[in-house]
Amino acid sequence: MSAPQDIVKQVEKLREELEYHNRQYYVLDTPEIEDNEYDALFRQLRALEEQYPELDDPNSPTRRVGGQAAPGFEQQQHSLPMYSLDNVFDLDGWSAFVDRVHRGLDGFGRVAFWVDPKLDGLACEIVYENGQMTLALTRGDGVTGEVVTTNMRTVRNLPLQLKSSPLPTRLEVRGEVVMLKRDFQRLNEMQEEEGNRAFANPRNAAAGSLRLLDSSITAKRRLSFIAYGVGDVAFPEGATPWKTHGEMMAFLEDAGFTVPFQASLCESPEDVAAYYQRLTDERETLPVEIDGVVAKVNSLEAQQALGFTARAPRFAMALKFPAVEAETILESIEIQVGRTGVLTPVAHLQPVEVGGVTVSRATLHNEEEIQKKGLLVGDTVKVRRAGDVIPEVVRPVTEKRTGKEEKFVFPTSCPSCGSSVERLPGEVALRCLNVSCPSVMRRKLTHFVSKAGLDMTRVGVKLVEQLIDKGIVSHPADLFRLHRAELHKLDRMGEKTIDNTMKAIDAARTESSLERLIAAMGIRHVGEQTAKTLARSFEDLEAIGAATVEELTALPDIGPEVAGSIHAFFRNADNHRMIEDFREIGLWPRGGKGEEPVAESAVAGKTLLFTGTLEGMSRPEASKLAEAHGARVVKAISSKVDYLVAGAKAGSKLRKAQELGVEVLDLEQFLAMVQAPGAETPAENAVEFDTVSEGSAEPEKAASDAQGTEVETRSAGSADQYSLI
Ligand SMILES: NC(=O)c1ccc[n+]([C@@H]2O[C@H](COP(=O)([O-])OP(=O)(O)OC[C@H]3O[C@@H](n4cnc5c(N)ncnc54)[C@H](O)[C@@H]3O)[C@@H](O)[C@H]2O)c1
Ligand SMILES: [Zn+2]
Repeated sequence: MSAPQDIVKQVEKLREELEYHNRQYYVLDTPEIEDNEYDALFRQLRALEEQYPELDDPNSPTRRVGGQAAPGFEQQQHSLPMYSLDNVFDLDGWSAFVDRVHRGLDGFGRVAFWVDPKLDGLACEIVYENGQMTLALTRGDGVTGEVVTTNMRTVRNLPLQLKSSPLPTRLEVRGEVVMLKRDFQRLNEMQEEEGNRAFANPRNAAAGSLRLLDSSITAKRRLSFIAYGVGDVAFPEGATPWKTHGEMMAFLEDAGFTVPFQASLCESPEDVAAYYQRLTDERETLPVEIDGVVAKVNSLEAQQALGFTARAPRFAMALKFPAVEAETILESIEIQVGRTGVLTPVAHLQPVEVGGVTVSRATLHNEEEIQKKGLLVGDTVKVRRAGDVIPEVVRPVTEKRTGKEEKFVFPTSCPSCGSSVERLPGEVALRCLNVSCPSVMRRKLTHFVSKAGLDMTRVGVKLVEQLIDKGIVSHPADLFRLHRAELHKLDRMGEKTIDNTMKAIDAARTESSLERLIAAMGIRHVGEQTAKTLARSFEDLEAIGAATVEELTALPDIGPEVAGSIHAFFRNADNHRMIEDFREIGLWPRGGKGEEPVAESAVAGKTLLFTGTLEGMSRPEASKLAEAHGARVVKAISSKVDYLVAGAKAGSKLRKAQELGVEVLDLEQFLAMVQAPGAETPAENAVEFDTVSEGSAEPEKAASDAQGTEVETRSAGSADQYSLI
């Protein structure tokens, strides 16, 4: 008997829909529906396929691993396929899985499970040959992935070289590339400021950032790699292979990988259920977004006995969390004008509690987003904080419309100054391009004095706002020309406060570093790290302004896009005037050689020369890596060279170096130096995870500050702490 026609149609439609969303999600990194909506469609299709086996199709989305390669990347096959995971949404589903496992493992005795959080990022495989990282591939469609080796090398917690014993001759480490919640928040704020599309969630931000063609931008995005398994492995002779998943994870941890925090060995299915409940409560407090927990049969022999379906292992199951959502009313939409003139719509919501936090505002990113979601002012809306620090308006509840809702008309002129707004080519945002727009100036100035800028805490954002409102100050340089009499005009300014303010302003003028001044100017794409690089490489602002795009691109951590933005900034007449003002008032810090190089690794501040054929890495790649860690790379040998890194078939340079007494390193030694422990991570960026092995210590509840920018979990009892950047 064949399936009824309407069922055939429904199955076709579901497959088409799922294919469409797969492409949006995996290839374009811009999903249009929520994961739980996608999961519901997926389950619907699977149920129909089970009911009507005659409709089975090996190409059905239920039978395949999701993704496809994005254009622009070289592709390569995995030596062993990378699978997805089957998932359940409640403990009944979990029990059904446990029964299947027991049936499949008849005679194996008691089954223990290795359980860890389900990290929401994208799967990646890193290949090591004799301990050297040689290749990184995304999961792709499970068979073929995108080659992302250069970009993965910029991920700071990924070991480029392994020092494990035994050292496998080949090792494929599998794990998740993730972005910490707070890095995601920062990135989206920047995307908005720059008129670009905001990412829907940390997973999409991680996927979009890893698959960029300019690796210097990937480097800025602060991705992390968390290892959860191994693909192919070849042990040296005499080594004993692992017997359990837990042993394998211990090996990865010893070899220098960050492994899932709070992994635990559960002796029974009930222990897994308790672990799932516990993480359901704690997920909001974790620094990375997780969307469930993953339980794997611990014995590797049992894993092998159970095997795989076309899409997923039979020995593992993802227990997904329910979505944390709430309903409220979208009362109004306000337009904010940012530092770069970008107009951002902000939703004002009737206050509602979502996952323990009261939410009353949420960014709607841009006009396109409002249209895409079909939001009307007055709508009942679903609001979510799916682990994100930032609340999000998910969609309108159209069933609850009364007819009184109104379409939001995006302004065609700036709400602050009335100038007409424009959309620059290639951007989604509308901008006010008026350089003296009060809103823009206000945001520029507050950024200038803030922590991200000159850090003039003694002056303070509040005071600056008053000065702007009273028309006393409108450009950064005006601050340094203030008179006492002008400060008298402000509220609550006694002689003593005025003294202190004047002193603080003068201190900022004479003591600010070039690095801070560059960061304060708010150049597109220039954050703290690039400001540091520029300050280290140039003598002063004038020298940076004189640099060509080529000279800028040659610097570590600066790619073509960033270089173009710096170059354009210094050629803008208003910016030029601002810089001349800085010189005139004596805010003219010096950079270049005079500045302390930041010790990031053992090669920071050293001069290096590469020669010969380096195994698994091209010479330009090695140079970029050295520069990214603060070294200077030269092309000719002289006694000024600190280290010569010599590969195979090194010739005259090696001889000359030996004559001159220059220290010679092989690639392995060089990589070890690059990764030498030291000040890799600026303390403020460190997030510590604790690993609770064997389900021992209970982690303390995380503390998060009012803005939710800093989220830390810490546990007093655990010895092993990871610094994840
Ligand atoms: N919103 C959309 O339009 C849309 C479209 C497609 C897919 N999706 C979402 O993606 C899911 C399917 O994606 P998927 O196939 O990538 O699978 P998945 O994310 O459901 O699970 C498999 C993946 O989990 C990862 N993982 C994370 N932590 C792990 C751990 N500790 N151990 C082992 N693996 C771990 C691995 O990368 C593995 O590939 C859907 O269920 C849906 O939620 C959403
Ligand atoms: Zn304006």
